[in-house]
Amino acid sequence: MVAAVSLERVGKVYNKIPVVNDLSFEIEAGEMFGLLGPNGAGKSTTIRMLITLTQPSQGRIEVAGYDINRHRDRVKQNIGVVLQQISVDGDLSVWENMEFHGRMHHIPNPKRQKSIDRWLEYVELADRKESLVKTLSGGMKRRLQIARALLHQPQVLFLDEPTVGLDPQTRRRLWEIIRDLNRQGMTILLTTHYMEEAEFLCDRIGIMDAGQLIELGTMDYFRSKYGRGLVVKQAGDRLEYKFFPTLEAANAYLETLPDKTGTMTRLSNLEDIFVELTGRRLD
Ligand SMILES: Nc1ncnc2c1ncn2[C@@H]1O[C@H](COP(=O)(O)OP(=O)(O)OP(=O)(O)O)[C@@H](O)[C@H]1O
Repeated sequence: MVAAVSLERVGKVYNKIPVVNDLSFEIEAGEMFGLLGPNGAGKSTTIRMLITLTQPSQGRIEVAGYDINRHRDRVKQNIGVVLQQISVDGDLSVWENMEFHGRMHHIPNPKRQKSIDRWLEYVELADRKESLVKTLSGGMKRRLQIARALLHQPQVLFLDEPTVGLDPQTRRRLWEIIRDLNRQGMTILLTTHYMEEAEFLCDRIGIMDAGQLIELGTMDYFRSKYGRGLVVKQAGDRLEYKFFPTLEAANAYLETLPDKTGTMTRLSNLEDIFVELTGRRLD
């Protein structure tokens, strides 16, 4: 089976500085894949290469079965994109934004109107069709971006930090939409700073740091590699972490400690593993 997205030894150099380095991974059709990493890790640059906004300096990229250099238009027809900066036009109505995008993609009427209605309904914006986009909340604008990205029936959806700047409730609502889309079969690549977002949504997670992929796998794989159980100890103003294969093993270790003050056990999460891996937290 052809991978939905495939990168082979991809690099990007800006002003002689490598910002993405020897990056190789594949995303299967139907998969929800997350790219996680601190500011400047190279996540956005990677997405920009995948969606043909910038050319790789080295390596080979295929999206939806097409080489991004040789079949740029085919790639663009087959992808939906939601970028970090809100790219909808505030002075146009919700419908006008959708209509404009539909025309750009040469979707004929009446199919275009049907598709606009379907996706506005899906993201619960049908009743705001006539509203100017500048009157929408941040979460609504993001939902409009998603509806627009889906209008031309893409095979792969790219979401660059889809929930950045949104309140927790709005974020949860978007998570439901993203998860539902994936359950309907959409292949999704998203980037995020939020550990719980990657953990909640993604089948597999690639952790990037300083332009490189430093770990790749499922949460289960990470937990079995680094440990499911954790002992956390307050040491002055710092927390010390010790991994164990299971929570039971962590509990058993805690029992052996003569002084248990400020010490607790719990299941490990992605943030613990990230810190273990990189020696620092995401901010
Ligand atoms: N057009 C550009 N010209 C020069 N340098 C760039 C350009 N775009 C990105 N960079 C640099 O490349 C590096 C990676 O940036 P990138 O935006 O891909 O990281 P990121 O992981 O997406 O970070 P963030 O989470 O902050 O968006 C950074 O050091 C950035 O300054």
